[in-house]
Amino acid sequence: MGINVKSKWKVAGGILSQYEHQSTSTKTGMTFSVFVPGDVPGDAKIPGIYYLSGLTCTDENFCQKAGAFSSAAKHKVALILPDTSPRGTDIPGEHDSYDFGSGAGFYLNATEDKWSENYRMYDYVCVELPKIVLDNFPIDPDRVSIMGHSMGGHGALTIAMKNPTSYKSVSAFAPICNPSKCAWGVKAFTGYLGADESAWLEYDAVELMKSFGPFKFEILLDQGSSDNFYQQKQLLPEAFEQACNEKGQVLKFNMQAGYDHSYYFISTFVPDHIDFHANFLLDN
Ligand SMILES: N[C@@H](CCC(=O)N[C@@H](CSC=O)C(=O)NCC(=O)O)C(=O)O
Repeated sequence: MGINVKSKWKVAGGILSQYEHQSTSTKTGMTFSVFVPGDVPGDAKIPGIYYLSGLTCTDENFCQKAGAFSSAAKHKVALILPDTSPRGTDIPGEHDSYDFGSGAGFYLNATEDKWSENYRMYDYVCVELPKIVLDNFPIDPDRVSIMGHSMGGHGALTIAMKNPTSYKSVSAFAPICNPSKCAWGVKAFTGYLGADESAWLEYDAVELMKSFGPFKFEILLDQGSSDNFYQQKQLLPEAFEQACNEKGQVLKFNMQAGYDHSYYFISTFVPDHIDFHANFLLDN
């Protein structure tokens, strides 16, 4: 199925475009954005980094607030920005809270009846969208990395660990690391996957690391020490650090003093994350 351009902007010498299309995974219309740096020669293929956003976001939060395009342009790396849930549906309860339903797809395939028809963000992000991206943009399928923030950090970590040959490197800003053990995750997993906690494990970064680690790719994780969600124990990065240590996984975990959960934190460290990915995506 085709994609239609909604908007197009020149930024950092490249082009940021927003597209809408009909998704076969979610059976709804979906929107995503792609940044392609300038000066890409003729038929050259460039690396791409997926960025998965957090609760309440669309593809636009990162585009407008992260200030990432100059770093991506510097390395000639494309950025792919999916939305965070199906849109245009009106399932009872779908729009009632910020942490479940619309804007809160948790990058999983729901199995509970009410949600399973449309809430298939795992398939959307790691199967459907990559095909669309490769068909429409000059991106090298063998040089792809993934990063994300909060719920999107959970998405980036779990999707990479469930598809360990698909991504060259993984990074996360303040990810939800152990969703089976925090209020956000318990609410989402109960709603989308049901009460049987054994079904939750395949979408829990700590559990995936314990079961399948270590992975060949390196992981970068930044966490702000003044992040209210970290202090409320929604994120639990220490549990992920411990699982990585036990398994011998290469992880660079930075506790960043005084930073919160916002895009001010992301915009401060996004150049470091893009430099990190560029290390694995480019011949240096
Ligand atoms: N109560 C807040 C919570 C929403 C929020 O903080 N969302 C974060 C991600 S949190 C984890 O996934 C976010 O990225 N917000 C968008 C932004 O541009 O800052 C609320 O309802 O706003």
